[in-house]
Amino acid sequence: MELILASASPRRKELLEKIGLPFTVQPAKGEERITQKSPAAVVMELSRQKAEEIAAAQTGDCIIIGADTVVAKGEKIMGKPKDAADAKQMLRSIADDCHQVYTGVTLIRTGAHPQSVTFQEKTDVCLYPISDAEADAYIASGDPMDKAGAYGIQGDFAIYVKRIVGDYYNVVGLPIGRVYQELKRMLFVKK
Ligand SMILES: Cc1cn([C@H]2C[C@H](O)[C@@H](COP(=O)(O)OP(=O)(O)OP(=O)(O)O)O2)c(=O)[nH]c1=O
Repeated sequence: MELILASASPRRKELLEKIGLPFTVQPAKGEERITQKSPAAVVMELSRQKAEEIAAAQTGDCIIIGADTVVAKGEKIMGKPKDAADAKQMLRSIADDCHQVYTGVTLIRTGAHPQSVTFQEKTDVCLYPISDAEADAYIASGDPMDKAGAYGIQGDFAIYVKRIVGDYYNVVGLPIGRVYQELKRMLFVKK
């Protein structure tokens, strides 16, 4: 049984390593096609697209893991910032308030016992105020550019975090506890 992480995210790789099973990394390259409206449905849809792209190329018995993370504030869904101005806008909209981080995950088993599961986890994150100068300095560090919502809770942005409710690892990009539970179910319950 081969385990494959369909992600280019170094954070997801690091988190999956915590399970202690060997796995390979095959990032999905396809266009993200969003048809859903709610952030929970969007991250599940995108995680499924990533896992399906890699699953389609497998012949044997594998489990493929795809994931997607967005930041949501009210109706607004934030992915990775397009540029520094976009990052500034995102930081301005989430500072001094609470928002949600959603990660969707899809596990697909290929081969003789095909099955799949898709789920999502939500984490509430509340932030302290962030001044213009603080936002500019953080953006200049480059840290926000490859992260949903233009911040990484695991990096220097930590100084702005007031409170979180939910799985911390879900914010970093992979709710690894839930992934482990679902993976065990898939490995030991044959359908
Ligand atoms: C909010 C937040 C996001 N992130 C990251 C997790 C994800 O890697 C990224 C959101 O982008 P995604 O599109 O979910 O993932 P990705 O492009 O990095 O990787 P792939 O599609 O190949 O799986 O933001 C953090 O690292 N810390 C945080 O606090």
